[in-house]
Amino acid sequence: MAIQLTHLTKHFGDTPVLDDITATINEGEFYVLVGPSGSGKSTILRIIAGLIPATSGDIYFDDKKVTDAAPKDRHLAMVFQNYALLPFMSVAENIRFGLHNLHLSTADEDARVADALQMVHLSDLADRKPKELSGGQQQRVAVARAIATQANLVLMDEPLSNLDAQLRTEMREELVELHKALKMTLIYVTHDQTEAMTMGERIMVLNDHRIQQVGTPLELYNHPQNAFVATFIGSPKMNMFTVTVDAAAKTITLPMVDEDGRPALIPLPAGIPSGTYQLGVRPEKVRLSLASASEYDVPVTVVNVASLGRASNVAVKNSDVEFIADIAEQFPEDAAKAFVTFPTAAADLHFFAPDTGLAVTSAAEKAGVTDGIA
Ligand SMILES: Nc1ncnc2c1ncn2[C@@H]1O[C@H](COP(=O)(O)OP(=O)(O)OP(=O)(O)O)[C@@H](O)[C@H]1O
Repeated sequence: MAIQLTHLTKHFGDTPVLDDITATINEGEFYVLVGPSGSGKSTILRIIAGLIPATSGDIYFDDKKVTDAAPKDRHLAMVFQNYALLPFMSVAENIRFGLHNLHLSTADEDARVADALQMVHLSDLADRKPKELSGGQQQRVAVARAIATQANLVLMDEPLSNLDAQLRTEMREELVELHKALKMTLIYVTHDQTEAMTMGERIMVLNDHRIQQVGTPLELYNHPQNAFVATFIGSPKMNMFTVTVDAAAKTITLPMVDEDGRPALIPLPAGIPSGTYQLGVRPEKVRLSLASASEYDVPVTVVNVASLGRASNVAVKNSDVEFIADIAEQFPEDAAKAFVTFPTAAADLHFFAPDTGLAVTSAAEKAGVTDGIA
């Protein structure tokens, strides 16, 4: 089932929560809503489920308008953060309970419960009560209850947030596998960008009541449309610098100084007009060396070395500007000084207008890349 949201708005009293949300979620898609706390993700999910009305705008399931349909007529399943399992019922009874409205024969119910338990690897625990299960197992029961309904649309609201880090990683993989097997339309809410990036086929990034960008994980990562998406997606975060561009001299002036104390310059890709910008550079595109190799290298002091074993996140500083170099090797933990080489490829230099935060695309990017830029 495909889902369409057209110009959805929501106010709670005078407080705006959603502003003009228009989106299409394709049939069978694993679609993630991600954004900081309070950005309206759960509200969108609750409006799709029919649990709360939108202030204005419409919702369509395939071509059918369901804006005013009762929740029970929407034939969808939901998985919540708190699992919402009934404590006095066994695992199997909890799953069966979710089928109540479908008026199936007992034999059909039995088969659905058994299938769902098998899919989430809980067949052996069918007779346990929820409190006799680990957090991860309880989570699986909640997922089993949703998939047993065979709904074409499943909504999940932060379903993994109560699990520890390792279990969360495992359950992410399980949910992705489950979705591949069942191919239902799945709308998944999380505030965790890593979760969004690892699970979503497409991701809607929300902030400030509005859609910031919709795209595949790599579209968002490689072509963020604004400074919010640029810094929200990716870990460690994209470095941001206030820079001035001189298009005639083909230079970018960084808010740093070179070894002689003069403003530090790096080369400018074609197609960026003169002016002031926010320049975004991903930490893994910042190269770090102990000796200067090029006239464009910028001297830095090393503030902190976080050694991850096979890689290092190195915090460095020049003129009160601190930023991160994420390098794919070990870095000497006692190094006090180093040199940074900034990338020169247009694709690695992300310019944003200082007032609107909107991406300013270089000539090279305009020529080579159309995908992902709506
Ligand atoms: N019933 C309500 N009455 C008033 N304000 C509400 C109500 N429900 C939600 N809000 C407000 O709407 C905004 C969006 O809430 P929502 O739960 O959709 O955000 P979210 O992005 O899911 O955040 P979180 O990740 O914290 O769950 C918040 O500022 C919240 O305080």
